[in-house]
Amino acid sequence: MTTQAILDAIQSPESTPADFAALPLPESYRAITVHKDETDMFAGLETRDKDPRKSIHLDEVPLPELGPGEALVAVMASSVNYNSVWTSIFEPLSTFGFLERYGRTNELAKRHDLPYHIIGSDLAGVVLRTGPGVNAWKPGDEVVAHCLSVELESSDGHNDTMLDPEQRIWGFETNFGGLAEIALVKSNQLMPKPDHLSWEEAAAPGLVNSTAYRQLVSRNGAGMKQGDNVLIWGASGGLGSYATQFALAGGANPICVVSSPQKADICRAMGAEAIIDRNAEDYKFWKNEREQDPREWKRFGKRIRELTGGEDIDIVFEHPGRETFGASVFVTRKGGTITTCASTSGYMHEYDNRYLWMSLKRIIGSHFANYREAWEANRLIAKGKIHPTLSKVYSLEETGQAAYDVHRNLHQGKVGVLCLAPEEGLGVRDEEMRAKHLDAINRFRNI
Ligand SMILES: C/C=C/C(=O)SCCNC(=O)CCNC(=O)[C@H](O)C(C)(C)COP(=O)(O)OP(=O)(O)OC[C@H]1O[C@@H](n2cnc3c(N)ncnc32)[C@H](O)[C@@H]1OP(=O)(O)O
Ligand SMILES: NC(=O)C1=CN([C@@H]2O[C@H](COP(=O)(O)OP(=O)(O)OC[C@H]3O[C@@H](n4cnc5c(N)ncnc54)[C@H](OP(=O)(O)O)[C@@H]3O)[C@@H](O)[C@H]2O)C=CC1
Repeated sequence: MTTQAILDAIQSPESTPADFAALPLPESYRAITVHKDETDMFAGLETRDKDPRKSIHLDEVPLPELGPGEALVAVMASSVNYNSVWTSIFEPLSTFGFLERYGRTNELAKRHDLPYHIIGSDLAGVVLRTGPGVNAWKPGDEVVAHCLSVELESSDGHNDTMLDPEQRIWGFETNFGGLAEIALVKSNQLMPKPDHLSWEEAAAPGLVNSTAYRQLVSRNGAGMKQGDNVLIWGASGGLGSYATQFALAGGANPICVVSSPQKADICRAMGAEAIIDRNAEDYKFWKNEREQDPREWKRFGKRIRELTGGEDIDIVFEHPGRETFGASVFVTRKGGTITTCASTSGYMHEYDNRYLWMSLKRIIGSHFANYREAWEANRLIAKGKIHPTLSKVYSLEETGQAAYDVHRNLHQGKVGVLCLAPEEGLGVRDEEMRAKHLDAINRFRNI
């Protein structure tokens, strides 16, 4: 049995749930992996010189056993997230440590502790099988999956599933991720695939859209409101392209930071007006490796005031980390919020705490999204309120190159990967709705 029969069933309009349930499962499938015996391959190299094309492999792997509450999904398309870049360069640590730790927790989790890690934290596809106890989903359902894996056995996570002590990111801290022909997920990760999108478009928003939603919109994050001035770093990147849309759709005023005129144009096309090209304006927040330059924070703040008519920032949408954090704290208004979910340029941040406490500012840590936030974020995509920001699509074989592009900041918005889908553009079920939003859906394509 091969994955071709699965693809044929997905592409046939006649296929019924019973047909999918009767499909024999293949013993193995193709998946993007990193290898445990290669974790030291980049030792001694600078971060930027670690090349994902060398560590990312396309392997034939055995199908994992399906457990209670789980689903096996035929993956039509996935996307590259920065967490797969981190995995592929083995920074800040090797993800095999996560798999080993998970494997020690219980008998079923042992499946995840393997000498290879199947990566990827997004998917759009079709349910093939569900495990015992799954009633809400059945074979043949067209789905996307969010990447929150939780056990929920502790009360700590019962109000906010991100607070579960056994919280993991699927395809980063667990195995059997989405950059593959078949993926294993907990069934609670599944959500309906938006009908007006192709497989690769539907797979693109998941992780970053949910993260931006919690970080910026949710009351667990910054709780953005109408009229807020929101400073968005990397405003045309993965997270930023959704943060910009949330700010605009929510009646806020995004101040978009980008690094090229082309990226500035993308932000303008989304509807943003206040845009800062950090490259053209040449901000140097660090004088050297150890010392920041508060005059540069001030120059940046002055530029923001020019763009806002003299106002300061209510919310900073932070993720570059060490390079920008001092400036982010400085430019925030009295009582404002810096919300952070990452540290791409370094996780040891430094800022002048006087500007934080004297001006009663708050720093909020945010990570992915809880079950409900992920569902709400996907609902906004399905309703055409927020759109995918897919720029380029690669084949599964080319995933290493796709991850390289993201690592070297050569991409725009999101980069997609076709898994079982033989070509782009398949899987659209609501052409009428698609037609209404076509320009917005294609805004990032081929630039
Ligand atoms: C959705 C997409 C997201 C992204 O893209 S995010 C970006 C990618 N992700 C990352 O870069 C994060 C990668 N992860 C990490 O770097 C690490 O994952 C963490 C730094 C987050 C955590 O490291 P850890 O080793 O898991 O935790 P510890 O706290 O350094 O060590 C655990 C030991 O420390 C003890 N401990 C914890 N808290 C305390 C405390 N408050 N007082 C005393 N001890 C403490 C524990 O018990 C345990 O101990 P014992 O090793 O003996 O089991
Ligand atoms: N905790 C969580 O749940 C999540 C964390 N993340 C993390 O967030 C980070 C960003 O992810 P994502 O948006 O998908 O990545 P992208 O690379 O798609 O976008 C990030 C953008 O940030 C800007 N940027 C990068 N470095 C710097 C810098 N030194 N100074 C200023 N701007 C910079 C760039 O835009 P430009 O060059 O135009 O300025 C870049 O395009 C990653 O570290 C990722 O691991 C991502 C998702 C979820």
